[in-house]
Amino acid sequence: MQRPPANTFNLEYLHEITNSLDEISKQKLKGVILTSAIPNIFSAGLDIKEFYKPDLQRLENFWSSVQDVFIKLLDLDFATAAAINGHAPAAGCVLSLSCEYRAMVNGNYKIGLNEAALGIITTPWIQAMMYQVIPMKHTETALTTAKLFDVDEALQIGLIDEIASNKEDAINRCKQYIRKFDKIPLHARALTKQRMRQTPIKILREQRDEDIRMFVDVVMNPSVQDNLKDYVEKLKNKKKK
Ligand SMILES: CC/C=C\CC/C=C/CC(=O)SCCNC(=O)CCNC(=O)[C@H](O)C(C)(C)COP(=O)(O)OP(=O)(O)OC[C@H]1O[C@@H](n2cnc3c(N)ncnc32)[C@H](O)[C@@H]1OP(=O)(O)O
Repeated sequence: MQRPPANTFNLEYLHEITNSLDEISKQKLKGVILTSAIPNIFSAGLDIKEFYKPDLQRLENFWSSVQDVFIKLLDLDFATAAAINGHAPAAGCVLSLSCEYRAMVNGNYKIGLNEAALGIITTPWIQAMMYQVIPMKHTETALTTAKLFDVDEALQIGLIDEIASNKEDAINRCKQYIRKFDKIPLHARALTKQRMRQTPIKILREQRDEDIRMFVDVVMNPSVQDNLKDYVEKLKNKKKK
């Protein structure tokens, strides 16, 4: 990912990702590794500008594009791994959760789902993605407290699989993970993966319209807009301090 300054997902970037995923799914690949070209930030999540004082039509398109990216990512036949070379809050964390394996670079980085702190509710398919990786109890506490984990904590609860010393090491660990499947028939691997992931995929496919309505209702709520205003201000003022 290379969308400076923080690899945030806006509508156009989501379209780009969807197109790339369509392109790679036509190729015979062993696996794909998601990482960031920006030092210290894997992805800062959704671009808050998309849902602070939004245009309604664009907001609906935006969430529909988020759904497109995740349906495609979760359903890729080949192996997926994330080399998390920096902060991965919110959608940055969700992106890594869509992968089968996560190696995170050691450092003063945070990963987790902090949506509740912004007044946004994580939708059922995102919750399902998290509790497929860490236990339900940890998921509930993490989501309701908007917890961002440091690297050691993330390893302890299983949110990441390994800690890497740097980006290159993280990528190498991802490659090693992908090589594990060299001798496994592709079809068997892909079907097993699909079945393991059927809960979030099913929710996403069957409840798309309802999910968009829920996201739009939450975001348009005046108190959520007030929270977002404060959050955007805080981000802007960080540098001035
Ligand atoms: C694909 C969707 C999947 C699932 C949907 C799940 C729903 C998710 C909801 C969200 O994703 S809401 C977004 C939540 N994200 C955050 O709360 C992260 C906010 N950012 C940060 O905490 C920090 O930026 C950082 C820890 C990631 C990095 O810190 P640092 O290295 O000090 O960089 P800066 O804070 O100076 O940020 C650089 C630059 O980027 C802008 N920015 C950061 N995050 C966002 C964002 N989410 N949306 C828009 N813009 C963002 C920040 O304002 C800075 O801009 P400048 O113009 O001042 O350079």
